[in-house]
Amino acid sequence: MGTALIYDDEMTKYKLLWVDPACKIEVPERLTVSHEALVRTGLADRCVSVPVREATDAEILLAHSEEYLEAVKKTPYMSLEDLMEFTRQYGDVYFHPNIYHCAKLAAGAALQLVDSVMTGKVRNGMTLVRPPGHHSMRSAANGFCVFNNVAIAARYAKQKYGVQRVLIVDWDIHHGQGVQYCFEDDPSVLYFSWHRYEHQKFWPHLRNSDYDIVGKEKGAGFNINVPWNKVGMENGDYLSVFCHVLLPVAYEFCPDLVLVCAGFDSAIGDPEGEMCATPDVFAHLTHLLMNLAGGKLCAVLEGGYNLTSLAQSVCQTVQTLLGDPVPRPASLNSPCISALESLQCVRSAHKAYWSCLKHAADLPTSTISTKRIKLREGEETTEKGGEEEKDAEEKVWPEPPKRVTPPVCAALVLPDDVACPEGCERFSFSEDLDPLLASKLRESFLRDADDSTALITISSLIALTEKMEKNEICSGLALVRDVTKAMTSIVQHVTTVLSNRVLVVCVGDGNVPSHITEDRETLVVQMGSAQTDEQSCKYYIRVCLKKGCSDTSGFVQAVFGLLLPLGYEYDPSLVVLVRMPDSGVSDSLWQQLTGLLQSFALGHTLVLLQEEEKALVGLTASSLLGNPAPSLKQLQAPLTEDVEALERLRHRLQADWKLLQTTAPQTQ
Ligand SMILES: NCCCNCCCCCC(O)(O)C(F)(F)F
Ligand SMILES: [Zn+2]
Repeated sequence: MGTALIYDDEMTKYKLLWVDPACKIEVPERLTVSHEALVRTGLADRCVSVPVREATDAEILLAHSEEYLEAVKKTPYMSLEDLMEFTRQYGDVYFHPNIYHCAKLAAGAALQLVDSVMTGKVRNGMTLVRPPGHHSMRSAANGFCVFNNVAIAARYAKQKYGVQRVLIVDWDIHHGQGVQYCFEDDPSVLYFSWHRYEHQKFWPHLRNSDYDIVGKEKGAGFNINVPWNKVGMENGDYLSVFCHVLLPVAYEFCPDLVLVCAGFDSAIGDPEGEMCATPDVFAHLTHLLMNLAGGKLCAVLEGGYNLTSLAQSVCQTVQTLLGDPVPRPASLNSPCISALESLQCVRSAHKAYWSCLKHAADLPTSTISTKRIKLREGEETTEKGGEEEKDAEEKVWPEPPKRVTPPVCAALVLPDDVACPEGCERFSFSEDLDPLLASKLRESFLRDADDSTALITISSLIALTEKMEKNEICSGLALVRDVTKAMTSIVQHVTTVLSNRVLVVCVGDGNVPSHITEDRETLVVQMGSAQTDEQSCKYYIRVCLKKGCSDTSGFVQAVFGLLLPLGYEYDPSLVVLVRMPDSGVSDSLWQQLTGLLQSFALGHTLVLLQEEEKALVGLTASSLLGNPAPSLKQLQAPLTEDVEALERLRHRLQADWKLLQTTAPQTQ
């Protein structure tokens, strides 16, 4: 199934008709540069084009009052003076004779997108709209917004399609208070927003935007506010919040539909956000949400005022929705102190509502980042925004890397009697094997030298890793007699011959040869049940779950709280995913993991299965082809001892792995 793109240039036909410094950044060019970039890069042609339509009165009334709608209906006939007068009653917004028409199209476009996804016409999609929506409230326009496009879409999805649970992710740099107010007492809609806040000093200056505003009555816990109290936040800050707050909660919530308030003023160069996250980070934010709700994801444009970073960020988002491999995370910095404070505060505020956060640390005793820390002489502030910042508009950043899709998406090394699933390619390296390599393989990995099938398999795997290295193949899968032996030979080859970093993820117990964890070029994370005296060390990390990998909620905790942050920080060039014998992991969790690990290494994931488990080839291949994994059921609480063990492990490792941090350094 494809990706919908909904756009109509009618929505460019309104603009600011008078002087108002607060509104002059919201210009029609925001839409034209975004759409033109999608056309120029060829991404628009790869999408399913869906027409816009006007939202009906009834649909607008899903989130707005009649008196407000009636008032806005009058604006097309107003004189300039009347429009200015009408505008004065609201904040940081402007009206125009054509804006009512465009606002109906913006809301209607979001509904068209919901229809396309919910009817299965497409898997996911994006709509480029203006006016934006997330600030508009039941009876008020605000912050360039007239109708709350995403709030209307959420209500519409519940009413028309019986959607039980909707997740709204608002990555715009402003707090979508309109969405928060609409659903704050509604446990069926989980609203997550991060936003520039600076302790209420930033627009819209609302006390209700802080981390302790968690929702009301039955909706308590279903409103998550992550305030950024400093500017200059980077990719590492954003990804940490996704891994340690949004994703664990989102998986526990288990939505039937994901709506994104896709604002790109959170990207570098934006005059409003003044953040430093690069456009390619939106490829990761999108990818990390694509295995929720069976892949049903609707992205609706909100803000974004630097026309260069806006266009690049829109392209990164759409390209990921199309299933292209995501770029490697450029060297991530550890989250800054202020971000860690926000992280700790949010996790603490929500520990009462989400079992995945039950063991989160308490509120920080004092918030360091607001106090002027007595710096030792000459120590420059580690905090962002300390040194003289250039204006946002003068910021420069590298073009996002070209994201080439290899000619072969998934190559499979299978015994002849095992069918190769649709969309994959059988791979067997049978050309005459380099005699030197063959003898080396024989002596080091194959006991009985004449074991020719094993030799062919191992040499095929080696050849496979080389084609991945050259980006001729994206991902691979092999049925092997002994996954440990195969893993060892691959790691040996890739780290020595190709001298690249390999992330090995072992699902299930079984001994991992220690020598592959001594070379520093390999990071091994093993998830199992065995209690070992062997301590985890920096490059060999064992996660022990009491009930083993059959415990889905414990496993998910470990994936988001440990495995993903490690993977982002380690930034491997290859991921080897090994399913140890009798791992006990469920099929849907296995597929979720296969999907999530494609966040790394340009999607170069090599999966090793025991040949007895050939029944898993089809569903594993489906995930390697980019199909969304089936959604897990709503997760029950992970075992206390598992969570505590994971916390201890994280505490021990965070000195080496900064992205594992979830709390600000203690003040003495
Ligand atoms: N320096 C000028 C002050 C501007 N203050 C109003 C900012 C409104 C932001 C709107 C948005 O970006 O959140 C939306 F997504 F709705 F478009
Ligand atoms: Zn914004």
